[in-house]
Amino acid sequence: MTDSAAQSAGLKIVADENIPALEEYFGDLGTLQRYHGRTLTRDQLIDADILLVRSVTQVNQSLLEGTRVRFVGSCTIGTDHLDTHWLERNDIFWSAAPGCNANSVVEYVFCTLAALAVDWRSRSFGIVGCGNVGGLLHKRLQALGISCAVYDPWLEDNPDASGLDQVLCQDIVCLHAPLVKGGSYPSFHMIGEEQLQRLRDDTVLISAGRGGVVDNRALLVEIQRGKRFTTVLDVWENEPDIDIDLLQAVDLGTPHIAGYSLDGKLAGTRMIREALCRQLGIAPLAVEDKSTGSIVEIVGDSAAELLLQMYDPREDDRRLRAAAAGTAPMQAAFDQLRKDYPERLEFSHYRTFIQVLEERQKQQLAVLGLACN
Ligand SMILES: NC(=O)c1ccc[n+]([C@@H]2O[C@H](COP(=O)([O-])OP(=O)(O)OC[C@H]3O[C@@H](n4cnc5c(N)ncnc54)[C@H](O)[C@@H]3O)[C@@H](O)[C@H]2O)c1
Ligand SMILES: O=C(O)[C@H](O)[C@H](O)COP(=O)(O)O
Repeated sequence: MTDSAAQSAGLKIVADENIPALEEYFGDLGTLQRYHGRTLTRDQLIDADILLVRSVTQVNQSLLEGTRVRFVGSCTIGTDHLDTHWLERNDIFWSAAPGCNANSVVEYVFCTLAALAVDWRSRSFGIVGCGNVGGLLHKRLQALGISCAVYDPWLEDNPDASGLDQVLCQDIVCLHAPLVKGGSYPSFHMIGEEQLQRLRDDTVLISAGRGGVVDNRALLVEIQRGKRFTTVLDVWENEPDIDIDLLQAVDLGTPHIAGYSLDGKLAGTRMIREALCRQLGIAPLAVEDKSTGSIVEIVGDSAAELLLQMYDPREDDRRLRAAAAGTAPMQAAFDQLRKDYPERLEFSHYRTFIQVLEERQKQQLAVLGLACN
């Protein structure tokens, strides 16, 4: 333990058991107590100094009032589970991990298109929400010369900025907006009956922001009415108790794991460690991520085959459907899949020596992060 960390030791840190590498990143700062993210109660926090969460814990007055928690860190991009106004009014410092798993979500998008056998290189994209995730997707598409329209009401100076209706006319529509319920541009149910009816039958709709951005009931109704657009849902309303009829109706359904690369999860933990160190006024600890350095060699005859070797979302879809058909309640099964999620490395850990790919395909894969020799 460093001298400065030693001064801070003695803190009681209460942390979601699903945060990876807790011991490595926080063990030197005090006592670690793990909890189940969805069932944490105020009583478990009474004498805690630090609360570390993921997206499934609602952090608000009823959880924290009367406790001595002074720092809340969420190892996630999304912050809709934090009542940030209440935290700030009560001088509780909070931090999240912007962008930590953005690359993982972008890779999820390309792999789902490979799994659906969509030739995305000749199709146009529409992106709703162009922050760390949507912006990275947009950057990759631009680098590949793929036409893209973007809807983000807060974004200035983007040459591809369009209205939502224009974005919904594109061939592949990717939803990466956060869940916002108030203000000038709420995103809750922004994709409802009217918007779904605008999608053409050959549209691919990929939702990987937050479940509530799409009106799930309206989506099911549209599909049941015979709308034939292709639907990929990673995020759902009422997680973990998702609508099983909707799962059966979509083309690919995954249990909110688009951002679940090992790299993305560890980056979230590391960013919160850094934020806590800044708050405590101590130097950040250099911890080597478990994922760093591992390189996997793969071979395949096509870009799609290579993408699916790195990550095949059909496996997640199959596991989710099997869980829904099983005897355990959906809530428990959904959370268990996320807890037991297999290790997934990002494309930067892979290298291919394949010779048969055309130079153009190699360049495309390189833009996505796969090293081609
Ligand atoms: N499925 C997953 O595993 C996963 C992983 C990471 C993030 N997410 C979700 O994706 C969301 C976006 O992530 P990010 O890193 O890009 O966040 P970000 O905060 O960097 O960007 C969000 C963007 O959405 C825009 N936006 C806000 N309201 C909007 C609206 N009504 N319509 C359109 N755009 C709007 C903002 O202006 C911003 O540019 C997160 O808030 C999180 O909820 C999901
Ligand atoms: O907001 C995020 O970073 C992602 O949605 C994240 O992958 C959610 O994972 P969870 O916190 O639910 O484990």
